[in-house]
Amino acid sequence: MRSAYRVETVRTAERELMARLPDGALMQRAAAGLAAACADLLGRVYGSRVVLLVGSGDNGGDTLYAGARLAKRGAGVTAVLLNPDRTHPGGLRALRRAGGTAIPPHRADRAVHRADLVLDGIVGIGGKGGLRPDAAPLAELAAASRAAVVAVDLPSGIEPDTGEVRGTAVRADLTVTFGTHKPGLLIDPAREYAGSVRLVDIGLALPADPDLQALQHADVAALLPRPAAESDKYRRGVVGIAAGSARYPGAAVLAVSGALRGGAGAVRYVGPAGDAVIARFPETLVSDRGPKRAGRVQAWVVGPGAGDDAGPVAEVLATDVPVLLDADGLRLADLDAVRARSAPTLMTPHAGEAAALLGTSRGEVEGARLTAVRDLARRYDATVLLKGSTTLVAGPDGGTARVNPTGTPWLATAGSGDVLSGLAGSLLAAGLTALDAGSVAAYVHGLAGRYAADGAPAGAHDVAEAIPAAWRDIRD
Ligand SMILES: NC(=O)C1=CN([C@@H]2O[C@H](COP(=O)(O)OP(=O)(O)OC[C@H]3O[C@@H](n4cnc5c(N)ncnc54)[C@H](OP(=O)(O)O)[C@@H]3O)[C@@H](O)[C@H]2O)[C@@H](O)CC1
Ligand SMILES: [K+]
Repeated sequence: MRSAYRVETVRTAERELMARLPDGALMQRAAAGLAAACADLLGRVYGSRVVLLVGSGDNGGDTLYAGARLAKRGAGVTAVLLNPDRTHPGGLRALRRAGGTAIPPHRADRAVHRADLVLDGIVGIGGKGGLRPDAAPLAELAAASRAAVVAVDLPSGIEPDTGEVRGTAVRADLTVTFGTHKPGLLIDPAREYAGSVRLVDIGLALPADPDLQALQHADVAALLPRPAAESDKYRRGVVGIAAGSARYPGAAVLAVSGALRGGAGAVRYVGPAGDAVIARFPETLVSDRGPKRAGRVQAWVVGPGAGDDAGPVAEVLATDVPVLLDADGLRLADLDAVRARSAPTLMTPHAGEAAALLGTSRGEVEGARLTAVRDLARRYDATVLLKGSTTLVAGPDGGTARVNPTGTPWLATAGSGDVLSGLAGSLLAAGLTALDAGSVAAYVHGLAGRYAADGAPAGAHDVAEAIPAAWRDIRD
């Protein structure tokens, strides 16, 4: 499990730890980890040219102490001081003592241009908003140079708590972050600015529940349903799929294809695309008599390719089993009917659908995904899985949200969402909570997308067919 905590929580943990340690000890831990990561990146420290971009906070302090360590190992280190009068005094002294030099921003051009490595210590968790006008040109200089860029704690200019980028920010190849991941390092658009992320343990004691977590292979393996010796189809879970229309029969086929590979014991299909479903998947139990009279299920998926028929959506929402609401179903669902449900509801919008539900624009949702997914979850009193370049899942209680680490741009293909909804519905039927079903489905689906594509375009049905291979990979 990879965990991320918001700034306020990090600050509290830092205060508690600092009270028990000698002055400056934490900063030394951070600087030592940072210098080690830089040395790994450089390969050979001796003779390398390193430029430090130094703001006036402790983020600049970390950077100066790390620069001093590199200078002691023979690097030529130059610090660009954004605000010479307010530079961390101890850090600057240490750098000078180790043979490093300091210059003002107007002389940064040449140094950055010739550097092998640039450290971004402009601002860390103390920053708000995009970079200020005096700092922004330094980010641009770093981006234009051939040097590797290492962000200290986080790329300056991103919002640590949300992953928003509200102006100019530093683009890093590597981010060395201290104590814990920050949510912004795991969520686009900021995630893209961070490059790869290396965590340096500085001994912070953090609360049990993070703000955001990313499941890893072992976590997902522990959550995947596993049939017991005397399982029958009902014990494994039956998932009902109310999807497809005369116009969009393919959505039904794809949702069923995901559901069949998601661990439920049987898949019941209800809707007008029964013939297409049976032709492809003869093991499906098909009915055209509406969800209410379809027989027993442990979870419903409603909405993919449903067109404009609100009837099945209302019927499904009135049941007392978990419901996954996707695509057209999101538009057709009545807000009060969703809020009134006693069993869990999992909504799976993409950014455009989320924007329509929130009455905002797609760009707003994509720029502030965590805020959007949490807003939707609260508004509908439901668990929400927001699809996209960073898929997020959040519950209605505002607790720990999940971010999916396996996503791939190859999944941006027609019908891929239908496969995901079937897969997640199947996991709901197998008994996973809405948060687990959503995040496990996103994880497996992302991995299946990678397998299916393997460097070349693939269709949504290929993604469904790759689910068993992804599942085995996680299990093994
Ligand atoms: N605490 C600890 O135990 C440990 C903390 N550690 C380190 O401390 C860091 C936090 O340090 P911090 O609190 O000093 O804040 P920091 O991120 O340096 O920023 C403040 C400065 O930025 C400026 N500024 C603000 N916004 C800006 C913008 N948009 N664009 C440009 N500038 C902007 C702001 O200016 P001002 O408003 O004062 O004029 C102020 O000068 C943390 O990220 C980690 O690296 C590690 O050593 C481990 C132990
Ligand atoms: K930084």
